[in-house]
Parts: sequence; structure tokens; C-alpha cells
Amino acid sequence: MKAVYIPVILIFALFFVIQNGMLDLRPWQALLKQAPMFLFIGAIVVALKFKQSRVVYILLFLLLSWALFVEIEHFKYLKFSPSLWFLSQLLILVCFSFDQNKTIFGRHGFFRAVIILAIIMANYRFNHSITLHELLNTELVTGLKLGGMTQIELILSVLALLMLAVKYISSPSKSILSIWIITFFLVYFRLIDAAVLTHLVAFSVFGLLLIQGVLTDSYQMAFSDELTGLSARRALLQSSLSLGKKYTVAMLDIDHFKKFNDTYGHDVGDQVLRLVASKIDDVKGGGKAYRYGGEEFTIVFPNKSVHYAIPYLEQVREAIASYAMTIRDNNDRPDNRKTGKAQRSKAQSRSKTVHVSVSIGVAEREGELKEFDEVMKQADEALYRAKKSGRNCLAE
Ligand SMILES: Nc1nc2c(ncn2[C@@H]2O[C@H](COP(=O)(O)OP(=O)(O)OP(=O)(O)O)[C@@H](O)[C@H]2O)c(=O)[nH]1
Repeated sequence: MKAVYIPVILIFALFFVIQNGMLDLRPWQALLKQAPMFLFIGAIVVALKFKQSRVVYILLFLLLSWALFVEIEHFKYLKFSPSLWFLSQLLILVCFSFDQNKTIFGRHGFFRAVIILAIIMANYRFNHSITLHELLNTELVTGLKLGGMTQIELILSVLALLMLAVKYISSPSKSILSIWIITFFLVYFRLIDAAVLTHLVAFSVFGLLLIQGVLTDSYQMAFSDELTGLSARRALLQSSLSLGKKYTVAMLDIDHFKKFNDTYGHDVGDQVLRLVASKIDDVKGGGKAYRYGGEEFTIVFPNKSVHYAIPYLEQVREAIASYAMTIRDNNDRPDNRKTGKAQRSKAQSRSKTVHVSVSIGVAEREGELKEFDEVMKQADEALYRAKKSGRNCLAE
């Protein structure tokens, strides 16, 4: 989240400078006019590659908005009302953000294309209808006008921003954050009646923001473990390339996890994996936790010796061993549709408290052990010794 403040502040500063004529971009106007097209097409290619279908359609719509904006002379016969087109943009951004990333070209894609076409038709049709035109454009109906924005536009803008914020909070992703920022700037520009050059720069920035959003989300998907939220093995191998000459690696394995799965079922096993992962992620002393695979985890301490790491690993082991985990079988969850109190307490009585432990093997890069996979192998052998020594302990 922190990383997003910087681009937003930069965008704001840039627009402020352009809007107030402090930076003369007129000589660049021709380039600025064309740049968004290339950036949008680039962003569409990236989004297609990573199967981010909702971003593909949002980009297609923004591309259309840009074309309408710069080639307005060619589209004059459409006589679009800027107000209605602005509201259409908000509608598309909100609707498509709540949509899932389903197939790009299939039935789902067809419906999205139909929605875009319907919006274009509506813009054409309604602009010739006096009632809506009046509703959106006359001060008589809308009352107070703020900057370039009518009251209705302002209310719907706030609503759109709120809905997108809810979407981001419920399922955070960089693409949704980029869409929120784009919507915010569309609203802001309409409010301040931004200059043409500001709009042109904005379209390029929108293309870049969406490319960054799609790439960050795809990286996140590839490098983090879906079940536990920890960094995945791929991320471990990637970061092993930049580890220096000194580091310590620990392998952690949940004890008797097979028996646990067999007793309580795979779903409860998953709950336990998540809880154990959260404890492992709390490791102090500069350790970084990864899910290695299955019920195995790895902690890496860059620039640290094995003797430095051991107390922190012991802390993790003890925290897990003393942690009373409350688990509940999904089948026993109280069904809200049949809200009987008796049923709820019956389901609650089925929730159990369980304990698990982990065994830890630890090794440091030193002497003959130069390569990362050699250090990992050594940690794995130490883990085997910890298991042999009765589990719930650490070996080096
Ligand atoms: N629920 C769940 N189980 C998993 C997952 N990944 C691996 N497992 C289970 O983890 C168990 C690993 O068992 P083993 O490798 O035999 O080891 P163990 O029972 O933990 O015994 P020790 O390691 O010797 O203490 C298997 O039953 C796997 O099915 C997962 O993502 N979810």
C-alpha cells in the first residue's frame, strides 16, 4: 500500500504543474496525443497474456474514451454529451471491477462487449432526448454546479469511488487500486475542468498504471502461496540468488501431519496450515518465512549465523507448540438460514482445540557449503535428525 503513495503524489504534482502552465508541453502535444494509444495497446497485450480479462475490457473502453477525446472532430456527428460520457465511464469502471476475470472471448466476454455497445448507443440516443439532457446539463434541475461538475455527477462520483474502495478492501489487488486511482483522477479532472494537455498526459499515466497493476498482481499470484499467504518456493529460489556470502536457512516440518489429516480431514488440515504459517511468519531477528511445499516451511536469515538464528527459531517452535488452535469442521458451521439457537450451540460444541508442533533443521552457509541447495540439503538432514530425536525440537 505504501508504494502507491509515491506514484499518486507524483501524478498529482505533475498534473498541478501542467494544469497551471508551469511546464510547457505544447511542443510535445503531437506525441502526447498518440502516446496513450501505444500504452493502452501495450497494456491490453500484457493483460491478455496474464488473462486479466476485466482489465482488458476496461482498457478497451478507456481506449475508446481517448479516441473520442482526441479525435472529437471525427466523432462530431455522435454529439455525445460530456456529462453522460463521464457517467458512462464511471459505470463501466465500477461494473467491470466487480466482474470476475472470466474468459476474454467466450460468452462472458461477449456480454461485456454488449454492455460497452449498449452504453455507446445510450449515449447517442439519450443525448437527443431532451429530458436526460436537461437532467444532466441544466442548472435548473441540478442546482449548484461545482467546477465542471453537476450535483448529480458529484453524487455518482462519490458513490463510484466508495464502491471501488469497498471492492479493494474486500479483495485487494493492484489492478483494482489502479482503477480506483484512474476513477479518482477522472472525477478530479471533471471537477477542475482540466486542460486538454492535462487530459492527454493523464491517459498515458492511466495506461502505465494498468500495466503496473496487471504485472504486480501476476507477480503476486506466481510468487505467493494461496493457502497461507506466505511467499512461495519460487520466491525463495528467486531471493536465494541475491543472498550474500553469509546466511542461515531453517527447514520446519509439522509433526505427524498425516495423522492429523487422517483424523480431522483435509479442510481442518488446511486451517492448521494457515495458523502454523501465521506463527512462522511472526519470526523475529530478520528471518523471512516461505512455504516450501506441503507441510514444510523455510525461514531464511540473511547475513546471520546459525547461533544468532537459533533463539528466534526456538521462539517460533515454542509459540506453535503452546498455541491452542480452535478448529471447526466446515460441515459443522452454523447455518444462518436455519438460525436455531440449539443448532448453533451444537455446532459450537463440535469445535475443538488442538495442538501441533514443528521440528526444525538449521544450517549456515560456511566452509564447503557454498551453494544454496547444499545449505538447504544440510538443513533438511538436520530436520531428519530433529524428527529422529522425538520431534518438537531443533537440530543443526
Ligand atoms: N491439509 C493439507 N494437507 C497437506 C497439504 N500438503 C501436504 N499435506 C499432507 O501432509 C502430510 C505429510 O505427511 P508425511 O510427509 O508423511 O509426514 P508427517 O505425517 O507430517 O510425519 P512426520 O513428518 O514424520 O512427523 C500428508 O498427509 C499430506 O497429504 C495441504 O496443502 N493441505
